[in-house]
Formats: sequence, C-alpha cells, structure tokens
Amino acid sequence: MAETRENPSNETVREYQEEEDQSFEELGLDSRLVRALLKKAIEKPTPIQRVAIPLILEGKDVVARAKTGSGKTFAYLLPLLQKLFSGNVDRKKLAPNAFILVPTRELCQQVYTEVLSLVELCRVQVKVVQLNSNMLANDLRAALAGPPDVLISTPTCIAKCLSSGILQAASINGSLETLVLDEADLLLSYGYENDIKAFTPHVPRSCQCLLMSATSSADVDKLKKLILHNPFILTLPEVGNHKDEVIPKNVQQFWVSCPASDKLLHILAMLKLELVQKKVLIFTNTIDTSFRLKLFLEKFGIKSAVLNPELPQNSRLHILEEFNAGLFDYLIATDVSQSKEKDEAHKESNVGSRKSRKSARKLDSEFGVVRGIDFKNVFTVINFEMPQSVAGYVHRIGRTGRAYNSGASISLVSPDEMDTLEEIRTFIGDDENKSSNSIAEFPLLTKNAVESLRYRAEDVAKSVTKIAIRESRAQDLRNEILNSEKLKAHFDSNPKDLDLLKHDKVLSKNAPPPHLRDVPDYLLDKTTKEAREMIKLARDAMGNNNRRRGSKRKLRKGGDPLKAISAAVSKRPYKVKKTSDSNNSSDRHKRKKKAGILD
Ligand SMILES: Nc1ncnc2c1ncn2[C@@H]1O[C@H](COP(=O)(O)OP(=O)(O)OP(=O)(O)O)[C@@H](O)[C@H]1O
Repeated sequence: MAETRENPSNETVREYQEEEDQSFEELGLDSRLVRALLKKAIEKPTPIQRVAIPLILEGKDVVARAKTGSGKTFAYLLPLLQKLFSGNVDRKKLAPNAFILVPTRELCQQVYTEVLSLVELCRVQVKVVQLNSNMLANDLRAALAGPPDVLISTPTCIAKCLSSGILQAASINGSLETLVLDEADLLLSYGYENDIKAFTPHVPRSCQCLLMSATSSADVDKLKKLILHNPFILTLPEVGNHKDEVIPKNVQQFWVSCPASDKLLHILAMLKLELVQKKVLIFTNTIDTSFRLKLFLEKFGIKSAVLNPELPQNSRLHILEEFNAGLFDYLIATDVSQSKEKDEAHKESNVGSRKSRKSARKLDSEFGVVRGIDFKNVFTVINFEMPQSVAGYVHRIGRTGRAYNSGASISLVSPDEMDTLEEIRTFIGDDENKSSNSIAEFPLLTKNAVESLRYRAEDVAKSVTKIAIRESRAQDLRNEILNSEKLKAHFDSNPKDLDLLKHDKVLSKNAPPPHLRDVPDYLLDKTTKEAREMIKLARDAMGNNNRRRGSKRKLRKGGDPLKAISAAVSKRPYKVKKTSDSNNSSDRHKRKKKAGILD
C-alpha cells in the first residue's frame, strides 16, 4: 500500500512500495491505452506508474521521483493522453493543450516517438509535434499551426517561439492544461533557467503540472516552487537509515582498479576476451578520449561507433536508432554533461554569435546521451572514465537494467578517481552489511589475462597519436555531415529504414593486422577461459536478447552466472583502497598528463 504523510513544508508525500500487483485497468486507464500497451508487450504497471497514474488522472500536480529505467515516461504520458482522449479538451484553443519539456533533443525525439506510437495504436486523432532550436521560424510556425494537442520541446525553443511572437503568451494562458517537466533535475543544469522563467508566468493556474526526475536536487526543489501548486510528492520509502536506493536492483555494479595509463589495456582485455556481455555502452568524458578508444579498439578488430555532441542531429538520432536496433554492439558515448566541453557549448549557444555558427566544431548544447535515453538491451555499461558527480554515475548506470531487464556496470577507476568512487559508494549506501547496491571488484578479469595483452596493447596505444585522433575526429565529422544530409533526404521518404548508413565504420587508414584481431588460445589462462565460457552461457540463456519480461521469468538469480559470481563477491567486505598515490595531487597531475587520457 502507498503511504501518505505530510512533510514539514506541508506537502503531501506518498511513499510507494516496490512490490504490488495491480493492473492498468485497475488504475482507471482507458481500454484503448491498455490494449496499446499490450501490443507493446507491456502488461503490468511499474511501481511509479501504479501510484502516479491515478493521481494524475485525478488532476493532481505530481512530483515523481523514481529510479532510472522505472517507466516514468508512461507514468505521465498515459494519463496525459487519456485526458486528451476524453473529449473534454478545448478544441478552439490557440496553443497546444499539453507541453512536455525535456532537456535534450535526443529525449525530444524519444518522447515524440513514444507518444506517436501510442496514438497510432489507439487510433485516435491527437496531433503531436516536436520542436528544436535549429528549426527556422517558418517551420516552427507551420509546426504550431492548428495548433497541435501535444508539444514536445526543449525550454529554449519555447522561449524562442515566445520572443519571436510565433507563440503568444495569451494563447498559452488560455490553452495550456498539462505541463510536464521531464528529467527535471537536468533542466536547470542544462542552462535552461532563464528560458523556463520566461515561460512560467504564462502558465495558467489551472494547468496541471508534473515533474519527473530520477535524482533529487536543489534544482528540482527550485522548479517545484516555481511551477507546482500543492503537489503530491511520490517517492520510494527510505530503507533503514539509508537514502532511497537510486540504482535499480537488477544492475550489478563492479569496478576495476587500474592506473589511467592502463585503461586501454584493461578495456581491451574485457572486450577482446569476451568477459562482458553485449551490448556495451562505454562512457568517456571527452570527445578525444572517445576517438582514442575507438581507434585503439579498431586495431584489434573491435568495431564501435562514437556518439558525441559535435555530430549533426540526424546522425546522432540515427546512431541511437541503429544501436537500439542491434546493428552494432559497442557504442562509445561522450558524456560532456559536466565537462568543459559542455560549458563551451553553452557559451556558444547563449552568445549565438556568428563565430559559433561558423565554428567547424560547434557542440550542440541540447545534446545529452546520459539522461533519460532509453537504450534498448544494453547489458553492460562501462565507465572508461569516471563521471564527475554521483548523479552522473546514477544516470550512466541507469542506461542498463531498464524496466525488468538485468544488466551490469563496470567502472575503470584510476588512483585519482578513487575519491569519486568513494563518494558514490557513500551515496548509494554501499557497505559491508548490504548485498544490494554495492560496487564489487570485477571478478572475471584476472591479472594474467591483462598481462597477456600488455605488450600488444602498449604497442598499439603508441600508434594512436594525438594527430591520428585529430584526423579521425575530423574524418568522422565529415562522414557524418554527409550522412546527415543523405539521412534527411532518405528518411523523408523512408522513415523506417535503418540500414542506409553504418556508423561503426573503421577510421584507421590500415586494416587491423590478423595477429591483433585474433587472440591465440595459448594466451588465455584457465580462469579467463572459464569466465569467458560463463559469459557465453549467460548470453545463451538470455538468447542474447535480455528480454524485458522473459529475462525476469527465465533467469532467476541463481541462473545468471554473472549474478552468482557477484553475489559471492558482494558478500566479501569491500574496502576502497586509498593509495598514497591517490592523495598526491602533483603526482596525479603528472600521471594524467603522461597518460594523455584525462584532460
Ligand atoms: N510497465 C512496464 N512494463 C515493462 N516495461 C516498461 C513498463 N513501462 C515502461 N517500460 C519500458 O521501460 C523502459 C524504461 O522506461 P522509461 O524510459 O520511461 O524510464 P525512466 O524512468 O524515464 O528512466 P530514466 O530516468 O533513465 O529516464 C522503456 O523501454 C519502456 O518502454
């Protein structure tokens, strides 16, 4: 049962339980929506959906805080659509009935696709549009003509429409019935504060406001105060003295200790010796590191695609689609959300100068691959470099273990990243007495396995020079700009075709030599062979498909070899090894420079 109480600010807080059985019908959901969900193989609501949907249907303002991958999108979309289906909406309106504000273009596209698919499956007339800041005034005007029922956009684009008169403040005031702020913890940190402030005075008091977030922060509180009226706060109950468990239980978290200069070697060993399960999403903190990694892996015959904010939007969306469709197994994503590159992008977008428009390396300030993106069937997330904040970690890890799937994360931690690891451990409540939510040492990678590849890895790493990185980054950008144009033309007539262009092309000038492509058997020790076999078994058990519901039924804890190992490992007391090295900042700096991996 959900428990309701008041907090010191007189807000109604509703705590909900993880395990409860209730159907979508019992939540009061329209039968057309229930049928549409069934067609998508979604049978039963997730905990956040169970508690949020009835409240939203009642018209309450809601702040929903729930783990990554817990189904927050349907938690607000389903009741929002039901409201529109009901026929009680004002058809003479001058602006959309519902606004969904999201922090990134990738999310705009994702939410847009999700709404369209529901509307199509329900066979109802609901007009949905998405806007982005690159659209010309005429296109924006055309998109808003009608007007549509649902508008999905980043806040910047709404502010732009308001300031240029494409959207009238009075029309919003007379029409807006539902406002959703998705990934609310990010909206302010993406620099949208002024855009949101320009828009909120026009939100009518009668408008129902919904705020969705995976992590809580001062920014979420700020938004809550700015926009919501006496909201229901939905949250998981606190577990003992611990904070809410923010990481889904079905994600096994691991770490590997290694010097920064050995990270390439370690990731090579994990991927080449097949010690991790595919698909694999690898996070780096800078675009150059992503290309260094791609080039390095390429030399060993491991093909990967790179996703970063300097690529054109069409290419980025296509890369995501291809990866989701399973066209390639390794995606290296640059998470610039807290890096210098992100700040640069914001400066450029805010200044909007001619210089920035001309800049060959313009980064998109509305890019975001970490938050909210629903990567399909990613089993393993690797932090090649640690994120710079706990929230960054939570969101990265949340790209696996979505809904009822299982997954694993592996963080490569250098001595100067140990503080971050410790901070994360404290936050997630990792201690010796808890078996869930702990970060264990990755048990499948032995020292022998790593050392067997050292000679080759170091040799190849030397060949991935700064010049080679610069050239391939430029080459990739050129390819993708070309792709982007072809993509646009092609998708206008074939919106569903995914096979046109491949994004995991080899960038090195020379093909990888055979002796690097294949790992000879004599190099593998017994433990590594066993570990590799175990991963293969796990993959076969899941039909390499990590199916949404099937995985839960077929793969009970004992049946998943990786889980079995990690269960054994997590019972061991975990200690963060703090080397004297890791405390010495000048050493740290030297190491970083020497490795050339970290900025
Ligand atoms: N009731 C359900 N049963 C099974 N799968 C579901 C259900 N609801 C949503 N899903 C699926 O779960 C996945 C994650 O959902 P969603 O993207 O809404 O998560 P989220 O909570 O918004 O995550 P994040 O915080 O990372 O944005 C999606 O693929 C979605 O289709």
